Amino acid sequence: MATATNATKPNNGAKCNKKNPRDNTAMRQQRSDPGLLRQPSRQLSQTDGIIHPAPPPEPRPNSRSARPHPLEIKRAPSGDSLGSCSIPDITTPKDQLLQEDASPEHGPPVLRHATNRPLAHTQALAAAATAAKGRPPKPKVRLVEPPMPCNPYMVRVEDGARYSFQAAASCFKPEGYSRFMWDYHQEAELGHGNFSKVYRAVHRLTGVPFAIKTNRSPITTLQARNMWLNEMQALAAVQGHAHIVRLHDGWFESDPRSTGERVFIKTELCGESLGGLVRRRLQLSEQGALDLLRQMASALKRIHEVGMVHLDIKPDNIYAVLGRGLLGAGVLGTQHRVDNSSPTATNTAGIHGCVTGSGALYKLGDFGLAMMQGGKRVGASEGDCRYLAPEALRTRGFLATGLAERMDIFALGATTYELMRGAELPKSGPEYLDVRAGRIVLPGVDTRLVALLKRMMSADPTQRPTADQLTRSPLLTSGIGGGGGSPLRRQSTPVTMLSALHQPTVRCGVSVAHIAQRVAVAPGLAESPRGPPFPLGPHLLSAMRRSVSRTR
Ligand SMILES: Nc1ncnc2c1ncn2[C@@H]1O[C@H](COP(=O)(O)OP(=O)(O)OP(=O)(O)O)[C@@H](O)[C@H]1O
Repeated sequence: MATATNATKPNNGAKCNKKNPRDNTAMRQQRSDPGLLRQPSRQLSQTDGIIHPAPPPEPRPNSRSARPHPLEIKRAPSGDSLGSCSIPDITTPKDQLLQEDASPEHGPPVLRHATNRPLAHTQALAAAATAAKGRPPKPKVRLVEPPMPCNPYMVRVEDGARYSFQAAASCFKPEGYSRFMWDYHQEAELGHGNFSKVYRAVHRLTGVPFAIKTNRSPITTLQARNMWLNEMQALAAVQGHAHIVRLHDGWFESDPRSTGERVFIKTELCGESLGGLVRRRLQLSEQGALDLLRQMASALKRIHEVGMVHLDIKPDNIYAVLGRGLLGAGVLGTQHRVDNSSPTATNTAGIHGCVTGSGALYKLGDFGLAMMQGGKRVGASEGDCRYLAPEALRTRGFLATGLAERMDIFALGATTYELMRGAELPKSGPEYLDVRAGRIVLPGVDTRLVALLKRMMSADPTQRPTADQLTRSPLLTSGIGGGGGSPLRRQSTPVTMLSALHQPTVRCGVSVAHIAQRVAVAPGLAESPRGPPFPLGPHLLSAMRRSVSRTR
């Protein structure tokens, strides 16, 4: 980690802060006036508002009297370079306040350095050392290349020959301090949903990347706050599972742009969500589907065992971690094969996961809709209609039926079906009903796998297997002969044709009641008798024939 390259970069400790222009003013001043860097007390009093006695003025190098003879000029050691970066004595705002200890027992306030020594003492030591050796002592700081980008709330100060970082003045204002901004550097947006955005954020001190989810609009009501709390606590309740996203932290902080709050949920950084597969028109192979089913069934078993239901199983909420623990791996097409001889493998992130078959590792996330079985939903959202079980269309009280967990099984079946066919599931219309009646088409796919998916998507929730039964299903435990192979395959023609026929007509996020209404106005579709060899039904078949004749 330690390199000398960074030590030569000019003014590295005062990088531009895009988020907080107030702090940039001081940094710009530093850059435009090198004299300020040599007179830290002046710079500090402008930025952090803390009073420090000014050190005795140094002779300006360009003044005639102070200019040394050219032959006497020596290059300063890299450790003393003003541009060097160091791991400083980090001073939090609280520590900073402690520095001005003005309690009556302790007498008048004593100005202290960040190391908690009185400033006068530190200066006396520095002066004594200078007098003894004729040059300032070397700062006792580790010079390393910082893995973190510059913290916008920290300003670098010099005290004699020592460098340290102190909290900027903005931290002392309640609305100016953000724990997220203090600790993390926000990078690319990983994705967003209806209520949130997820960012890749790097922990400034350690350089470890995380996925941090935050709200899109300020939290102003107790109900909204409880929804977020619910998400954090639901995820916390099922931690320690190899196929559930790891939760690291969660907190609220005041939103400087409003009177509301912001929430942050810090989780492990995974690869791309499986939703991206469908959008890129890639299909999951049989092996990939079996891996997905095996791992998600295991995750659901854990969730259901603690008495919870997820209620938002869909490709967008399943993240792929390919190969052995690739933090932030995002390239589905360039996957490394994992040793199939070992049923479990440890990735570099220390996660013990079942890595079999194609070697892909999947993780379930987004517990925003999770709830206790039989409980009441905190928010009003219904989830994604494409993966919604038919009983949810029939009655609003479906969550209290005691079979709520079978909705997760239906959603997992629908998710796998969508990923295998490589085209988005419809949000309404005849095919929407077909899927809910267990009529699914996967040409060329092993009939046992299709049968399992049909059972999982059975219209009668009691006919669907439980998560526990799924994990013990012979197909998942022993697989389809051969094993191994890529989790992906190229899209085949029939699926492309079907997807072209059934373009979604209703935007996602539409309420269940609305879908139920749409279903009701399509007379006879649900009841029309269908059977082999036309599993899609006569109306779809004629539409397909029309489409084919148009293309000829
Ligand atoms: N831990 C993670 N690692 C990598 N990417 C993630 C992670 N968590 C979320 N994402 C990305 O962010 C996107 C949105 O996240 P998430 O589904 O949690 O948000 P949401 O607001 O709850 O979405 P929705 O409203 O659709 O339910 C995901 O589809 C995924 O692409």
